[in-house]
Amino acid sequence: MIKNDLFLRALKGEIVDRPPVWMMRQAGRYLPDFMKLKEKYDFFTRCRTPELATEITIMPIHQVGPDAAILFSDILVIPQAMNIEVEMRPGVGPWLPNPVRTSKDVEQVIVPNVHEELGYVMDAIKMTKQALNNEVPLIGFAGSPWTILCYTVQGQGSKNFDIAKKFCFTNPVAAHTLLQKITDTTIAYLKAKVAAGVDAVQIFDSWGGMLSPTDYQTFSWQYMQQIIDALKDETHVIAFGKGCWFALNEMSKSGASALGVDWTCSARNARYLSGGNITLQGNFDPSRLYSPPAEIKKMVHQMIDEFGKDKYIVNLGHGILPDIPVENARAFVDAVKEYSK
Ligand SMILES: Cc1c2[nH]c(c1CCC(=O)O)Cc1[nH]c(c(CCC(=O)O)c1C)Cc1[nH]c(c(CCC(=O)O)c1C)Cc1[nH]c(c(C)c1CCC(=O)O)C2
Repeated sequence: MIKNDLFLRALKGEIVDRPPVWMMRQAGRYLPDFMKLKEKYDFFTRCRTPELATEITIMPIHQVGPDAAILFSDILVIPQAMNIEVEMRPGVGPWLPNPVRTSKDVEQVIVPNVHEELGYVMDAIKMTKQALNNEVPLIGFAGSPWTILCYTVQGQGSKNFDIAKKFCFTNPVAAHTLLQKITDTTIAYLKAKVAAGVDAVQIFDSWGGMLSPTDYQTFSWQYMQQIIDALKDETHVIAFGKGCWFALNEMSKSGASALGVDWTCSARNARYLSGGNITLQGNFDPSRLYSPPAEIKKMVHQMIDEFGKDKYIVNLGHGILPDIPVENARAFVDAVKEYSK
């Protein structure tokens, strides 16, 4: 049904002529047309208005040409729906005026009816699916419970999420209660997204790498596994843990269709750790898109040679940076389309 189904075929592990490509944060700030909309509407207005979310989601499809679209939204709509105030401050990023810091705060956090609180996301998915006209698949996403906890407790972005870690290690009972509430909300949310029409979902564990391998199991992975268990029979799940190469082996047995890898892990090591059989996604250093287009293309071809063209989805190792020239993003995508072996 979907005309370009390369991405879905790679998720199924099928043999392909070339791997599919998309970029994390591809619907964003490096696109001049996105910046024009940003001047007119604040961040959560863009998320909550299906027409705007649709327009932004489709922008990179027409202007850069990846093989999959990812819905324009944010992982922080989940804490918002759970009764935690979240602002997006220009120049600061996420800002939570009342972070969750005590057992009592955790009690106040609700597990919402996602259809009521996040219906605007489902509307955006339906509208985007129509606008995409089955050209490419649409990816839905959520943050991992641990990554969401990081923001809800820290109250803003951080280099080390020290306050979030302190909360977990001094009040583990409250931390686990919060993580379970986030997990329950996320499962209902992703199921609603699948029902609304997304073709796959990605779980972003952007701050998993802040934890030791042992704490990763306790505070992050067991909750991601719950989400994968709940979703894997309905859709393809991609698990992306930034800095979580140490967990690739366990992740490979989780029922996820693919695993995201960042640029600090070599293709060879990622294949070895994940057992050599599961689809991998990544892992171009986002800063490498500053290189001239010819060099980007050479490096992309080398990366595909290293991962192998099958069971592989070309992507960056994390989100695209705001000041990357559009033509460099295009060179990245074109390099994959020009690949032949
Ligand atoms: C940690 C995280 C967040 N949001 C997200 C993550 C996980 C991925 C990652 O680690 O990058 C996920 C996200 N955020 C956004 C998307 C849209 C889809 C896409 O193009 O990938 C996705 C998938 C839009 C956005 N989310 C945000 C913007 C930029 C702000 C704006 O446009 O006003 C966009 C396009 C804001 C945001 N949202 C968040 C931060 C830290 C910030 C501010 C810093 C920044 O600007 O990157 C939280």
